[in-house]
Amino acid sequence: MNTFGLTIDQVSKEINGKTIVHPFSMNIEPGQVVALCGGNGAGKSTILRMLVGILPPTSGTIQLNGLNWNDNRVEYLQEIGYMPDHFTFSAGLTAKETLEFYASLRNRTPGEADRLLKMVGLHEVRNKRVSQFSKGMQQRLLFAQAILAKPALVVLDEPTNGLDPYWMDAFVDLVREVKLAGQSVLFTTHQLQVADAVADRAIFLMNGKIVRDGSIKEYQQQYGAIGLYGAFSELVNQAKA
Ligand SMILES: Nc1ncnc2c1ncn2[C@@H]1O[C@H](COP(=O)(O)OP(=O)(O)OP(=O)(O)O)[C@@H](O)[C@H]1O
Repeated sequence: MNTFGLTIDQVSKEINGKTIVHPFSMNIEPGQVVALCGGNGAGKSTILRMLVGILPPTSGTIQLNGLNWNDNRVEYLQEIGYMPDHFTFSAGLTAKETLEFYASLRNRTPGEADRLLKMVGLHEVRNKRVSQFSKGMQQRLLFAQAILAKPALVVLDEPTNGLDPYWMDAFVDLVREVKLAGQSVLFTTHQLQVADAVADRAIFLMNGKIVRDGSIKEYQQQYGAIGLYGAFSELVNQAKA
């Protein structure tokens, strides 16, 4: 068996006796970019929170580059960068201080933090307090800390939420750079055009179940120009029928 990449085997999540995520299995190869799509409450964030070690799965196993979620926990988590959907930065710190703090946690140099600030376009405002940042600027800083340590898997929860069109395009370029470095990316999104632009593959989730998993090319071949929108509409209509 190939031990590189992410391997999820029959993972599920129950909370207070309710099944939030039904058992599912999937692999993500090194350098693959995968979008996890679906409506509100489908279970997307819950899946990400299990992968990044915040929530324990109720059943199943997760491995990343041969490292097991349970047995090799410290090493496993070192291979993951995570951008949560909601996060409050320490209000008193500047962007530079914030990223340097994360760099020190990950045994990276302050120079690495500086490079990332340039990459996400925050270098000019690096000495500004993060509490004065707009939502989009905070999103860019969160993205920078997620990719800082060059993890094998970058997990992003609604990364383009709050970004203006310019930064939306910049995000696509940044993810392509991460991909070129051989890192895998898994991100959730409601913005199917972002998935269309940057992902190799899109997975649709409904009521905690994977209802479709395919390459972007497959969706384009089936639905033409409307691509993922076509797939999503069809899945919603099937669920209503
Ligand atoms: N700690 C919890 N306790 C109880 N229910 C929870 C908990 N966390 C999530 N849920 C429920 O699990 C379901 C899936 O939530 P989740 O946040 O994973 O969805 P999502 O697909 O990320 O939604 P959105 O697109 O709105 O962010 C929802 O019905 C939510 O209410």
